[in-house]
Amino acid sequence: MGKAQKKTGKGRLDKYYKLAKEQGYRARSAFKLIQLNKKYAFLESARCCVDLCAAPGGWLQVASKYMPTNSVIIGVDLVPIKPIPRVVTFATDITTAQCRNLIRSELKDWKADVVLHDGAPNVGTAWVQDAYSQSELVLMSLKLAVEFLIKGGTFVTKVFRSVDYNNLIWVFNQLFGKVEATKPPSSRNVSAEIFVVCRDFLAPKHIDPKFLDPKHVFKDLSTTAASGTDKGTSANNAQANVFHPEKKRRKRDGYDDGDYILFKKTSASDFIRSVDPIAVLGLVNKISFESQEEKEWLQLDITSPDVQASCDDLKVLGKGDFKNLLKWRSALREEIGLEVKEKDIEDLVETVEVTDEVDEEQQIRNELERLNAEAAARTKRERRRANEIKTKTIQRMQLQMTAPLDIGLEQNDASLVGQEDIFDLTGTERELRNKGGIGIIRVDEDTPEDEEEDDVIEENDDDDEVLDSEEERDRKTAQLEAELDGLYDAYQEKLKERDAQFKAKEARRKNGLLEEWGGIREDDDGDSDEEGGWDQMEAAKGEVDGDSSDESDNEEPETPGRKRRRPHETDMKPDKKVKLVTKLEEPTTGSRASQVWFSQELFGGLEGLDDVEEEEEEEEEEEREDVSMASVQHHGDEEEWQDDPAAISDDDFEVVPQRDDHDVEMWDAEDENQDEVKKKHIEKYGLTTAEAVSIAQQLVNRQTTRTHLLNDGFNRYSLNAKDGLPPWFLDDEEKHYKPNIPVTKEAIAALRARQRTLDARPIKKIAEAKGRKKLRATQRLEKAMKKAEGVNETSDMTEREKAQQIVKLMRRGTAKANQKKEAKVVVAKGPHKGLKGRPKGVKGRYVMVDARMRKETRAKKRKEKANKKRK
Ligand SMILES: C[S@@+](CC[C@H](N)C(=O)[O-])C[C@H]1O[C@@H](n2cnc3c(N)ncnc32)[C@H](O)[C@@H]1O
Repeated sequence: MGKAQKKTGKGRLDKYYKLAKEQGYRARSAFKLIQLNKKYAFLESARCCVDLCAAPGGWLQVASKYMPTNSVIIGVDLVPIKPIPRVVTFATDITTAQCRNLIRSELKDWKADVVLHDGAPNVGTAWVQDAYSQSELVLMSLKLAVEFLIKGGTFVTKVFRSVDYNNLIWVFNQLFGKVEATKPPSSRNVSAEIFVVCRDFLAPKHIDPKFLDPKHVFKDLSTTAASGTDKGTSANNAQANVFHPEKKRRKRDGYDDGDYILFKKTSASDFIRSVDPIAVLGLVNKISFESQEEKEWLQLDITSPDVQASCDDLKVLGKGDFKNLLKWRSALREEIGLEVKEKDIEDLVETVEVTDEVDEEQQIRNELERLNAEAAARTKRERRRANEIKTKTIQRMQLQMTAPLDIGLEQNDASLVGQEDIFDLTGTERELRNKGGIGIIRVDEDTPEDEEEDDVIEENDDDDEVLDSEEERDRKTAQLEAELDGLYDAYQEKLKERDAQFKAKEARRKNGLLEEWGGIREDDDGDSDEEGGWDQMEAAKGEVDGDSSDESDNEEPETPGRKRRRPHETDMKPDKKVKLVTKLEEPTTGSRASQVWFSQELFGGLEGLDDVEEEEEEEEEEEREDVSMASVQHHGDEEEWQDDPAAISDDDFEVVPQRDDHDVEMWDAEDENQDEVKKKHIEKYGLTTAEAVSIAQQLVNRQTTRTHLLNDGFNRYSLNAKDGLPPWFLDDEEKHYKPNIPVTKEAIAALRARQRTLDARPIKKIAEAKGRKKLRATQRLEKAMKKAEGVNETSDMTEREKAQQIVKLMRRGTAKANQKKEAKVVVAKGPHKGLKGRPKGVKGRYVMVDARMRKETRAKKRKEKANKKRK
């Protein structure tokens, strides 16, 4: 038997391995033949059997046991087989003429009733390559079988589930009356092997040599694979390569026939002209530009250096790069006329229309249609331009360059939809435009805003064409992206169904999401220590005071600093910023997003004042005790106020503070339950992550304030609109697009310490087991003492004998319970890989383990659990 088949590689020390050892079989595979024979009973009646690939001889032993005495049994293998009674063996390659001659010379003019084949070339090392040579080996054994089998004889062979499987079965069916594929229970589920029992050999006089020629038998599959029509295997893999380029895949189905090269190259022309570009991208490593035409493509503007670099090594590309390549393909196809632009088609139609002779009515109708189309195009362009402006404004707002114009009006405000749309793909562009949203747009500083400029653009035919072709390209890209998304969904579904690990990961991910800290929410128990109690009451009081003086403020002449904070409507200049103020004064229509937005320091009004006060408090310890006094001080001290950065930023625009009384969270000293509720809340959502602990420490140490945390929570991740985004993008974002909250060493140390104390606590089960052990020891001792008393009282023994007996009994009573000898676990890798017998340097009991065994045990447990649930 080949060296690679040693039994440690797959952790085969299972039931059949042990059974084989017990019953003296040389290989566990013996049980496969036993089980096959139990089902088909071909050995009992056989007088002559040839076993191809027979080492170490397990099947030969079975044949010799189950076949009648005096039968002829021949075994052939590359490696010599230890002698077995009544069995003749040869060491030779079954694919050679020598093997054929040896069998012929042994059989003389006899024919075999059974030909067995359990061949496996190089099992375990390079499975992928094995699949093909296995099929070839099967065909070689079939060749010998048809030569030596008697009419009606049986051929048993092992085939692997590979792309060649169906072809082999087809050939068997041509030569045998009954062909059945089966998997005996002793064959591992994880193994791709299947046994095919071909009975009732037809023994045709003439067998077409093509049936036994690998080139012909496996030919069909190679062509389908090459053309990419085989969706079940290579095409799927190819798609998976494009959706998940970061994953390395094994070729479980084996390499396609004639496709032994790992590095694959295709010409740019093939890629451009291919009907399935995604499959091409997934299959090849490189897209080359060799022909004259392809070299010319390289000179085109659309073939950017990025595209060229991507074509050079497709295996290192990410999803974005693949998309770019697909876009480039579409653009190039247009360029070389493989795809006709919609506009060109329209032109063509128009020319025909002009030359055609049509009646007057028809002409008017055409004219109307043309005008309608023009008007539609114009409105489309206008809408797009308006959206561009909106996006620009939103971007500016995000950069705090300007104030929001319409935030605060409605939840489904167009600008908010627009915000989502910035990240949207063109697939939904049209739909969103209809809703008043925006598409992917170029932000151009000189975007024309008035009608006049619109007209100029309309008159510019070239520009129009660019727009149209761009639209068309976008549409095609969108189509491709939609296709990609659909396939991605299907791929994820498949993964979910198949992969238990994936399910576990998903579950972990969901749990992780719950644990993640995403800033303080409004509905959180907001009574932070820092602002609770006295501080908050004072702040609220100050605010109430402020509110009460609201009206009087309007009449009173205000200091500039105060005016900045509390401007009056009538003081506003009639510019854009005024609009903001007037809109903001409609609190009932304000969305939650806008509330969060305006909770920023920038819009603070009185709140801003409070915050400034807090900062001042930290600097000046004495002033902390009297917040209102400090505030008064600020009001009077104009210069100091202007030094404050928040105040300076207020210069940009003036804001009316928005704050409802009920927004203030008051400390209710009488509510005793509050502490309890708070405790429970902390227990539930409490300090379980390093981030949470870090923040808590910062709060306790007064390094941060609740307001700061609230403001920090309003970051680029907090209003990340997700609607309409493709699932793969969202998956990716979930992994990488999240706030990175700095954690402190102390926080990690605190968490670890807590974990250690938890770990140190005795587990109930262990405590119980220890108790049981103690109980047994006492019982043993009591028993021994009773016996000793009995010995003491007996008069048949001398004192010396008694003493000896008592010592013996007591020793037994105090002895520890039989301890199980622990087995040393030896991992079957490195120097232990493929080792037979005791590994070097290991004494005592040992167990050989390997990754596969662990996987199998886990899979078995999983299955059992699933079955139980089903019941
Ligand atoms: C799974 S083992 C056979 C086990 C056997 N049925 C038993 O029960 O002991 C497969 C055997 O096929 C043999 N083999 C592989 N290629 C061969 C070839 N071309 N000619 C002869 N034997 C070959 C290997 O040497 C290996 O011993």
